[in-house]
Amino acid sequence: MIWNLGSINIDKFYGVTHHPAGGETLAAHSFSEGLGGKGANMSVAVARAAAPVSHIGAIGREGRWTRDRLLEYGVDTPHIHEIDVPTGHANIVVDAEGENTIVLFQGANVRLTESMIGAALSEASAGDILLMQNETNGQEYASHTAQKLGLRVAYAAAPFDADAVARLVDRIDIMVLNAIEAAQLEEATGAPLLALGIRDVVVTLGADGCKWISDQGERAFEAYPAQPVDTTGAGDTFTGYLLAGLDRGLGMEVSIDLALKAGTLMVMRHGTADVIPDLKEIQDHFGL
Ligand SMILES: Nc1ncnc2c1ncn2[C@@H]1O[C@H](COP(=O)(O)OP(=O)(O)OP(=O)(O)O)[C@@H](O)[C@H]1O
Repeated sequence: MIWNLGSINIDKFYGVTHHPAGGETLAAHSFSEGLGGKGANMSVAVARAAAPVSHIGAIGREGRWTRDRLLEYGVDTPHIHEIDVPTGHANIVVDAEGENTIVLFQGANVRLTESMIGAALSEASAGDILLMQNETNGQEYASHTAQKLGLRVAYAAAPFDADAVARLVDRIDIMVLNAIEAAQLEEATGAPLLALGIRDVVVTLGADGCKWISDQGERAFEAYPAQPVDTTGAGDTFTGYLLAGLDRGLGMEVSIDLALKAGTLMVMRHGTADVIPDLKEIQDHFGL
């Protein structure tokens, strides 16, 4: 079982001809909204990869539909709390060139309490995985509790925050980060990733695949060929698939291979949580 302490956002997309200047009021020519947030994306990816996942998070009342959507996708939702704070949301303004600006309100995502997290993890079993990113509060308490209970602790260090990593690093068993985050981390610590003492570190490298760093050394995995149309959510999909594989006992190599395949399909699609491929789509695409 994967316990995902993660953000749930409402992504609101506004299409505009140009970005408004200071003081300008501009009518958008299109609007759409969807489920987003790294946490929600990863929960959906885990469920699509056929592993059990329970999301630990918080939303406001107007965001009830996000919990319903996660449930529809096969995510367990009893630990998604409805509180008196607006659901996290991102106002994403996209101009005619596809350039975007984003205003993010973290809202309920950063109002988790220790009792919410503790109640969820009290249902976990040794060997389960706690997954965390950097878009909620509560990572220190969660990782500490999880470690005491014998869970494996997985951390996607995004959005990157050197202080957060420094506080958590002793309790992380599996870390997933992209190339930029890996460089930021090495710069912040002044040491190579291997020196952090984390058992398994996986760095995603976009079109170049990924590398896995462990006490066995460093191993490179090539990406599968793709014609990318939208890379949003590829990293979250990769991480969800990787951890689902590990939770299902598939081992690191097989899990990485599945994650690469899922990432490949994801970059060929527009959208995020709502279009994360399931195992059957992966089997069909790769002729498995
Ligand atoms: N151009 C590409 N061709 C094939 N696969 C890709 C491509 N870009 C990304 N991927 C797949 O997606 C995975 C994650 O991509 P990347 O390293 O860009 O993560 P990220 O920066 O976290 O992504 P995101 O844009 O979602 O934040 C890669 O490891 C790979 O499997």
